[in-house]
Amino acid sequence: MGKSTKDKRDIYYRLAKEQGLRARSAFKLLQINSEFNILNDNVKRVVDLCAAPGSWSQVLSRTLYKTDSIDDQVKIVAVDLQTMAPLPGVEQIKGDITKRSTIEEILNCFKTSDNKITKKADLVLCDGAPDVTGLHDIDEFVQGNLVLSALNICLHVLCDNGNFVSKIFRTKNIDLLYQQLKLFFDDVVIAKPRSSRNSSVESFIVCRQFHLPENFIPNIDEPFIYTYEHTLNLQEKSSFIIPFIACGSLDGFDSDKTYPLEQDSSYIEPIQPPINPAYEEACILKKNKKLPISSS
Ligand SMILES: C[S@@+](CC[C@H](N)C(=O)[O-])C[C@H]1O[C@@H](n2cnc3c(N)ncnc32)[C@H](O)[C@@H]1O
Repeated sequence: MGKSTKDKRDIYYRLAKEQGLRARSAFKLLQINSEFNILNDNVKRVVDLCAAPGSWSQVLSRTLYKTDSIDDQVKIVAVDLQTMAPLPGVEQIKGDITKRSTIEEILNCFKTSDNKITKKADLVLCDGAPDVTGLHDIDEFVQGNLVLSALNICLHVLCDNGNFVSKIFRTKNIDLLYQQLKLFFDDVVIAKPRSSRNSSVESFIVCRQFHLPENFIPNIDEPFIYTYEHTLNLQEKSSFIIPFIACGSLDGFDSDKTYPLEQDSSYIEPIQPPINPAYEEACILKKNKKLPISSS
């Protein structure tokens, strides 16, 4: 496979490199923003969960810092299991968002010297995806857990009326998640950006106007223990239909299509190759013809 094959096959991959973005995912956030204006001028403090290699953080940094100088009002906290190359104005945490220790580290970024969170985040993003195994039930389960962990983080760090956007896999058991989200957000919509392939179960849930229900005290260790009242509330809200919105200009590029390379186009190296990816050892073994071949 030639170096430019992926550029031809995946227009958003090529555009990302042309625009100095670390991943094609950046366009998903940009297209969601063009529909929902989630990165409006009032948004100053954002948590970007599952952020590596960092294209969403790049979009945040380019949008929130209005000038080249660092603005004290702006806070961007990026979290991922994997090491992420530094980005100006972005605080980074390397950790697993499903672990208490990582959640505490995130909260610490928002605490003042007297250990209180006085200014919470305006927006929490989560583009979390597990290393897909191909066993759909397991992949869906793990991805669903990432969304629930992100919601748990929202319960502690998101300000009243704040917004939350998360990748979801839209599969048969997704209704329960919608009901849980409806407990905390007035407005919940599913968005499918044009840069997300039609063939993929991936969509994004855009949750706006966050409120902690009355008498609900969030608990890091047991985030979804509801009182009887909350359970009733959940059942009442189960009749809601969650709207589905395709976003990004319909005249824009179709992520399922192959576009020819322009004649004079030259190959651009990826902006930020992965740092110590889990598959690195396998690549070295394969290069040296030492990778065991499965008999199945
Ligand atoms: C699709 S990528 C995110 C791309 C990113 N939004 C960007 O624009 O560059 C999914 C990320 O989820 C991260 N991830 C998966 N499980 C995680 C977990 N339990 N905690 C933190 N990050 C996780 C992966 O390491 C991977 O970097």
